Amino acid sequence: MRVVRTIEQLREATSFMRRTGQGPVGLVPTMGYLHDGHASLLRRAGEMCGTVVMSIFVNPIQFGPNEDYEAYPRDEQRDLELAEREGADIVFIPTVEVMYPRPIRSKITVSSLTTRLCGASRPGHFDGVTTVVAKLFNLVQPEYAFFGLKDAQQVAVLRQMVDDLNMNVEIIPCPIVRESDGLALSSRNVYLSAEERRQALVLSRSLQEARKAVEEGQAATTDEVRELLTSVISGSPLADIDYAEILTFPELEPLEGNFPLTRAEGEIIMALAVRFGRTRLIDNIIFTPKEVAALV
Ligand SMILES: Nc1ncnc2c1ncn2[C@@H]1O[C@H](COP(=O)(O)OP(=O)(O)OP(=O)(O)O)[C@@H](O)[C@H]1O
Ligand SMILES: CC(C)(CO)[C@@H](O)C(=O)[O-]
Ligand code: BAL
Repeated sequence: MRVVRTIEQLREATSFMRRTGQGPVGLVPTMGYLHDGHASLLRRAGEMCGTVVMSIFVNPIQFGPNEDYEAYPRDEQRDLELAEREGADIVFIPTVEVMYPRPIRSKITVSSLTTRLCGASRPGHFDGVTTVVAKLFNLVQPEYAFFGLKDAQQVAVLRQMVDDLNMNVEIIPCPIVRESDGLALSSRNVYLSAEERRQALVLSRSLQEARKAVEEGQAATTDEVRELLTSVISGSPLADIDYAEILTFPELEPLEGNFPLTRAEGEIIMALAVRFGRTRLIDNIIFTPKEVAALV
């Protein structure tokens, strides 16, 4: 595994792999503090690609002024051990000065898909994500890029960017990896106190209950599902709901409150963002109510 820290080294390392017939090239962008969710992306990339490039960069331009950029957990040594174990060939670890040697004046904005969910709670966040991912795509020119569905809105936004701008890369969405009790793995889980960690289970539990209620016909509409999600989450006194939304996926369009979910065309997403103290966690479930309803 090669660790590269400059633009020139990254370009040289990836073009060497390509020249020597070790394609296709897969890119796994991350912000580090790696866990098994990141490992699952590396493994998927390894199955599909001759060369796997992982980037580790806490991207300042996707954080708002009152967010956790400074506090975001970092552990390069541990990250490198995991990356090597999980088959990364090239790890790119730039500094902020390498990625943004001067104030950036060009940004990519994906409209509409970024107005709800995390786009509404974190103004400017997705411009920061699309811009840094576009830079990484330009540098690595991967055939495939791997992203987790824990950040489902990010997947939808990046697919739109790639389609709109004819970027020559295929986005591969990867399933959410969870702890055995259901909590979605996240670098930010490390911020949680023992009691917050216990109560954070309410995210996955409320989503499971909501899905079951739809499957069993106890909650038929968006309003009923939202009510169920909020009432289950409110059972945890430390939980402070940022959003609990039911939207079409990947369009991220709202369904009328009284619209029967089983009549939705295609997939829907139930998406949550919940704060525990200063820690903001997200989770979601994507499914096709029609198909589920047909099974019961
Ligand atoms: N539990 C998970 N399962 C699958 N993919 C994941 C999981 N957690 C993160 N990823 C994916 O890993 C990539 C890098 O994410 P990132 O480095 O921000 O990790 P994170 O754990 O999501 O951190 P955060 O604390 O910011 O939520 C993204 O594509 C993200 O969707
Ligand atoms: C895609 C990404 C690495 C861009 O900074 C980040 O948003 C993340 O970790 O999901
Ligand atoms: N996984 C998304 C990165 C962020 O929260 O900024």
